[in-house]
Amino acid sequence: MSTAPQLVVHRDKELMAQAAAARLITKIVDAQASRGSASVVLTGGRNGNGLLAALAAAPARDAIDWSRLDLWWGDERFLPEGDPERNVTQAREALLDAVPLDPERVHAMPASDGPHGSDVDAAAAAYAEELAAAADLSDHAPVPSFDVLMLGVGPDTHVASLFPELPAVREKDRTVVGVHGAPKPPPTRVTLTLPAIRAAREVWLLAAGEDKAEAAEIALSGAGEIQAPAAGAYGRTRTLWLLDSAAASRLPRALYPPASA
Ligand SMILES: O=C(O)[C@H](O)[C@@H](O)[C@H](O)[C@H](O)COP(=O)(O)O
Repeated sequence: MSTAPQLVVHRDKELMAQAAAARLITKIVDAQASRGSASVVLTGGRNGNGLLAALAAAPARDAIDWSRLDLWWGDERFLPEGDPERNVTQAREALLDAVPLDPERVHAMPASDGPHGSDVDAAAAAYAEELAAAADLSDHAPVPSFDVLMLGVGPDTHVASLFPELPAVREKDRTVVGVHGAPKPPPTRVTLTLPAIRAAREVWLLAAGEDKAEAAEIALSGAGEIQAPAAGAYGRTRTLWLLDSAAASRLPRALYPPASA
């Protein structure tokens, strides 16, 4: 059952990142208060890393008990460990190296020089097994019920490494797949699939900047998930689009309340 997208539009990308970071702090603190721990899926890209940097600078940052937070990734560039282009490398620089996480609870996707070598499909299968091992019977797929799964939205409406018309967005069974020939470099990636994304309690889509206006318009105007993967990204209890005014500039005004001041 898809949850209709809710939209929140902020004045600019800086405010969107700060507001989204504040929203994430509250969500994590509430999850930890009610279930003892929280589970969040991070995204790469400028908007995703901008949110992490805003979180690192947030005064309320350490209301989070970092030792009881599980971090996963929605996708990863299949590059050697430590490559500056890897999403986990950029997340560490933006936030992770500054907070006392439990290293056992930081679940990076495999690197191309890891135990699976250059076999991205084996790397994807291994991550699927790690997710399944962390799931429990109450979950809705062989993945944990993530409290928040964040996705940056690409200018072509891709999310994670699910690109329009490519095989990965069509996957109905596996939770993690390898991607070959991605149009956004690097071409080889590991990604969660739509079934895995849809197991999350909440899915937050991040879209800031003029270059996302067309993607937001397409994805929110009824396009199909194969042509517009962002249209297929929704959570079990909530689907939230976090935009700035520039990215929302082509949306019907009735779709969202007045942008925040
Ligand atoms: O590995 C990646 O590149 C990201 O996970 C990707 O899905 C990203 O979130 C979008 O491409 C948006 O990126 P920007 O926010 O930089 O536009």
